[in-house]
Amino acid sequence: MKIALLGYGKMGQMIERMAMQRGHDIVLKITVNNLDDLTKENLSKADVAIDFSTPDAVINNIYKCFEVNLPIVVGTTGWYGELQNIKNDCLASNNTLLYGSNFSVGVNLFFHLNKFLARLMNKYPEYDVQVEEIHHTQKLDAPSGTAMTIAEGIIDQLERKNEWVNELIGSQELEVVKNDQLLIESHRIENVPGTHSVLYSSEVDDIEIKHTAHNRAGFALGAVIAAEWLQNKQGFYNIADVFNFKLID
Ligand SMILES: NC(=O)C1=CN([C@@H]2O[C@H](COP(=O)(O)OP(=O)(O)OC[C@H]3O[C@@H](n4cnc5c(N)ncnc54)[C@H](O)[C@@H]3O)[C@@H](O)[C@H]2O)C=CC1
Ligand SMILES: O=C(O)C1=N[C@H](C(=O)O)C[C@H](O)C1
Repeated sequence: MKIALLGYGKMGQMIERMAMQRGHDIVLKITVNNLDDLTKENLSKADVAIDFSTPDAVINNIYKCFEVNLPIVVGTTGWYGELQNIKNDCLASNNTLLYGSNFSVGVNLFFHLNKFLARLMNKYPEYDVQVEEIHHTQKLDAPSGTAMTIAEGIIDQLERKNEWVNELIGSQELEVVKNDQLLIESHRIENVPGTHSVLYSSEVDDIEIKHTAHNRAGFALGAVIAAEWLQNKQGFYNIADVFNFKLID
């Protein structure tokens, strides 16, 4: 495949290495320093675009790909308020987009385990639950997209939680967290690639599930696999469609 990389920072560079190892060619690399190269002509040279840019840049990048009917894999987080509009526009214009808050197989297994545990916990109201995420200090969005997916999985399965609220530790503290709200605590610590935990706590014990990324290789490999999977498909997809685990809906 010929790949256009929209965003060539920590993730874009790692995706380039993974893609080349799997026999693909990188035909375009866009950073904040060469935005003039993001032209229809240059995009048309690619079979697929992979976007790991910034929350401010990603929407424009998606529409640039739609203009030339170039399938796009979106790893960038922090834009999900626009998800429904983008989905409508993608489908209405017969375009192709696959997105995911986290492309690693480990986190996608974790998403599944999280939903399964949340469903079990309906019978055990003595446990309260919260989500914690830790990322490097350059991260622009909070909570992480992964933590949002985890929280949505819990809210979907656990009847006593209806919405999530976020507290970025070190900024303004939340005053109250209501019983039906699920707290996501965000921590920013130098050089942490991404750690997510779900903690159920009762008077007598705790149950915790945790995913720790040791580096960014799992995210990058998942993004390339997603781009390969997208070849010859049309429509709007999530990374869950690629892994397609079946234990729970
Ligand atoms: N879905 C997943 O599995 C993962 C998602 N991410 C997300 O990917 C995004 C990028 O992460 P990093 O590579 O760590 O960030 P980074 O800050 O290292 O790189 C961002 C890149 O985007 C470029 N950029 C800025 N404006 C742009 C524009 N208008 N068009 C194209 N490129 C532009 C920057 O020049 C830079 O090359 C973040 O939103 C992060 O949350 C990160 C890791 C895994
Ligand atoms: O910004 C990051 O680095 C990461 N972002 C994604 C997120 O917001 O969940 C995925 C991963 O945790 C790394």
